[in-house]
Amino acid sequence: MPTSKTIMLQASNLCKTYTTGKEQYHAVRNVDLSIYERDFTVIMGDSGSGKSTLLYLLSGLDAVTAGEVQLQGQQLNQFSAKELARFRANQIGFIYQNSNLVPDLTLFDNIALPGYIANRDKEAVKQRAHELMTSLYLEKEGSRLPSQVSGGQQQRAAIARALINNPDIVFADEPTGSLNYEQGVTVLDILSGMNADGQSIVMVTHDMKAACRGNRLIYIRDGKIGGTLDMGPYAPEQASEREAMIFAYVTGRR
Ligand SMILES: Nc1ncnc2c1ncn2[C@@H]1O[C@H](COP(=O)(O)OP(=O)(O)OP(=O)(O)O)[C@@H](O)[C@H]1O
Repeated sequence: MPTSKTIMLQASNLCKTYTTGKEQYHAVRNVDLSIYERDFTVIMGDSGSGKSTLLYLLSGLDAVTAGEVQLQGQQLNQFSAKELARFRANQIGFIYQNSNLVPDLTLFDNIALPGYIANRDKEAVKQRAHELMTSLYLEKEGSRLPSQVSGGQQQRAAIARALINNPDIVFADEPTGSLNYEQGVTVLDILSGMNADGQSIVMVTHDMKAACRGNRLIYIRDGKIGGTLDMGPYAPEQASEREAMIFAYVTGRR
């Protein structure tokens, strides 16, 4: 592991057990991992291997059964619910597969909402929302409802919402999973651009083309780390070689 990288997030002995009636399912099992600043980390693994569960634990969206997550030196499971909500609002952005926008708020208000929730200065939030809408090609869509724009525009609004408070880290759960090819490429280009500007990103994906954008891959198998692969920076002209490398790595780990 390169020593020059700074650890941003550290998970230790992370476990998540789901209980349904008398049945228990160990979805995440004793995971230790580090996420580094400015990395674009990709999490891959077969369906049901525990990728989304792991992402929810790392981002504080779901509570661990055992173990701990430290983000920027702060232990998430020592926070009260209120403290965790505040910490998440300020430090963490999350992009869902299906955008998860509030249906009866305009795109502009959806994007600005986490800024208001974090009690930031209203004028500063509005200005940041306008800047993000411009950089994500949404400047004409601000007054529309989510139902009045395309899936790609909804997802770009969800990215803007995730960025409104300048989070330290952005988590994305299959952010291109419900988009067509073109919309997916636009979203990946945006994520690559954010990362090139220094944004730390952790993304779960099934898609080899999406995985190519990362510089580090974590492979999950049966709720455990099945391997990690340092891929180096993404270069569009080497995308097909990288895709082949990821495919070979993932299939070899199954
Ligand atoms: N709320 C829940 N209650 C019970 N079991 C759950 C719950 N959420 C997830 N699971 C189970 O935990 C395992 C891991 O689920 P998870 O969604 O994390 O997998 P995944 O790798 O993200 O899958 P996919 O790629 O299909 O989205 C699966 O077997 C799933 O059925």
